[in-house]
Amino acid sequence: MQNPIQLPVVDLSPLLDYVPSATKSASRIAFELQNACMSHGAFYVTCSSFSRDSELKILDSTRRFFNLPESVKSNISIKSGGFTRGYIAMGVESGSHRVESKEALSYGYEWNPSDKPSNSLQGPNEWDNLDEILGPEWRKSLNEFYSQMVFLAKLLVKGLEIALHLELQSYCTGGETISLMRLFHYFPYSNEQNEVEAIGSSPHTDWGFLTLLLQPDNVKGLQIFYDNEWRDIASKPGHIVVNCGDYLSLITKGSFISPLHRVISDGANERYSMVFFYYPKYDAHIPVIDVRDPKIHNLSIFKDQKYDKDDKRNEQKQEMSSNIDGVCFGEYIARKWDQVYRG
Ligand SMILES: O=C(O)CCC(=O)C(=O)O
Ligand SMILES: [Fe+2]
Repeated sequence: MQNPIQLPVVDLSPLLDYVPSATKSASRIAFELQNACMSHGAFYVTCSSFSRDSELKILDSTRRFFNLPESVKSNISIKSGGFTRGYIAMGVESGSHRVESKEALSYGYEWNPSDKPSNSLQGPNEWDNLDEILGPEWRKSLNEFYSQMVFLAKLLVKGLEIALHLELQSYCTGGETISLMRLFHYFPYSNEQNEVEAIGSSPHTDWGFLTLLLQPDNVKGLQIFYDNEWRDIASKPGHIVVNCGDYLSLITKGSFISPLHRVISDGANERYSMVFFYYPKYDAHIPVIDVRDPKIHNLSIFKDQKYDKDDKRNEQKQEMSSNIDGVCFGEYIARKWDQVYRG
C-alpha cells in the first residue's frame, strides 16, 4: 500500500440518543467531527446502527447487479447527464480527459411514480424488470441501504450542528430526495500501452454536503491528496469513509476541507465501492465567496471537469463561477452532470 493515511475515527453512536441538554459524550463526538473536518476533511465513522453485515449485504447486491449481461444492464442506461439515475457503462462518464475504468449504477430516493416531481433532480429510479431478474429482495436491499446512509448523514449533520452552534438542517431538509447513491465496479488497468490515460476516478472534490463511502472488499484504490502527496485510504471493515463536500466547505468559508481524492487501480484486482452523495436541498443557495480564495479555488464545483489539464480550463472555470450568482444548488448541479457525461 502507498503509505496509508491515518484518518480520524469517530463513533457516532452517542449521537443516537442525543437530547438538547447535550450529553457529554455527544458533545465530545461533535468536537471530534469538527476537528476531522478541519484537519483532513475526511474520516472514518462507525455507528451501532450500521454493522459489517449491512456492508456485506450491499456488496453482495452490488456484485449481483454488475454480474448481469451488458444487454440487461444497458436497458436502464442513464438518458442524460442531468437526471442521473440508471446504469453507466464503461467510458460513459469521466471527470477529466482520461478514461475512467469503471461501470456504475446510480439510484436515489424511491420516488412514488404517482407523485409529481417538483424539480429536475427528483423522479423515479430506473429499475425496469430487475425485480424479476434479481428478485424483489434485491431492490429492497438497495433501498434499505439508501435509507441507512440518509440516516447516518443526518446524524452527522446533527453532530456538526452541536459542534458549530449553527443551524444546518435548513440547508439539508429535503436533500435526501435529490441525493444519489452510486454503486461502482472498477476494472483493473495498466497505462503502459494506453493511448488515452486510464484511471478509476479522476482527481476531484465532491460537490455536495457530505459523502459516505464503503469499500467493503478490501481492495485498495481510493486516495486522498494530503500534504502534497497521494495517500491511500485503507478499507476498514465496518467503517464508513466520510468526506466533506464542496457545499459544506463553502458554507463554512473553507474551514471544513473538501478533500481532493481519486481512485486508481492496483493493476490486478477489480474493486467495488458504494458511494452516497448527500446533497443539500435543491433550492439551497450557493454562497459566493471570492473565487480567487485559495481555500475554495480548487473545488470541483467551480471547475469544468471536461478540461482539467489544458489551458481551456481557466476560461471554463471562469465561466462556471461567474454563472453562480442567484443559481440554486440543484439547478447548478444538474448542469454540472453534463460535464462528466460522455454518452
Ligand atoms: O469509488 C470510490 O471509492 C470513490 C469514488 C468517488 O470519489 C466519486 O465517485 O466521487
Ligand atoms: Fe468523490
